[in-house]
Amino acid sequence: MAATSNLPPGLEGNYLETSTGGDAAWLPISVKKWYTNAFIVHEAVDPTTPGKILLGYKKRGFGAHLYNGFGGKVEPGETPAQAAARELKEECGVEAPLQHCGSLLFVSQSGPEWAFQIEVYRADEYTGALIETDEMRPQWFSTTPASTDAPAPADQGEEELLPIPYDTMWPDDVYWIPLLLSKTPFIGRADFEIDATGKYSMKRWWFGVPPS
Ligand SMILES: COc1nc(N)nc2c1ncn2[C@H]1C[C@H](O)[C@@H](COP(=O)(O)OP(=O)(O)OP(=O)(O)O)O1
Repeated sequence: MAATSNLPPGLEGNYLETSTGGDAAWLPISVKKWYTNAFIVHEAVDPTTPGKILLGYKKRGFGAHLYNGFGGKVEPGETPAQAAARELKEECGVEAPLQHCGSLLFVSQSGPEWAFQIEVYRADEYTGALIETDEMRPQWFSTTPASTDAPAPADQGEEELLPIPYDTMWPDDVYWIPLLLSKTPFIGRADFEIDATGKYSMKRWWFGVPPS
């Protein structure tokens, strides 16, 4: 990883670049709005009990028909941590000891006129019963790379989980979800273009981690 002194505008601190791409000029940011995104991750115990991550299939609103963590806008008077806990409970019915693990900045051309500042949280456990709500359908996915030689969970009488569905997630996710899974703090920025069908594609991006 190369040390960088040229963080994208809107990011601050001492970070090492983990991935970058695109050659568009960074878009201007006039207004930022704060959001949250929360994930439950169960680490692998052994080859027969692989790791898994809880995602939600968004049924309506912004990002509909994509899998994502659980989250939404930080309401006036709330901290991002309070908003993350509220949104997790509202969207899938559970409570969890969420830990802050990353900060993301998303800017789009011709989309919302504000930039999304998203505080990302993770927990290893939760309490309560998972429920489908009118906004999200929760679903577990395997965090084990598909190429592993480990026996399939189905062979052990366990539920077989699909791999993380990056093809049906926001295009930035593949750059930072692995950092979330490895409990590596991260920051990042991605700028998007939106086509006539409403599809978002990244025009420039940068993700990084603190020096170890
Ligand atoms: C553009 O890239 C994005 N990537 C990812 N992974 N997540 C994103 C991206 N842009 C937005 N998000 C997240 C941030 C929030 O968790 C949701 C959007 O929140 P939403 O609009 O659903 O907020 P709510 O307060 O729940 O909204 P309503 O209750 O008013 O529907 O997406």
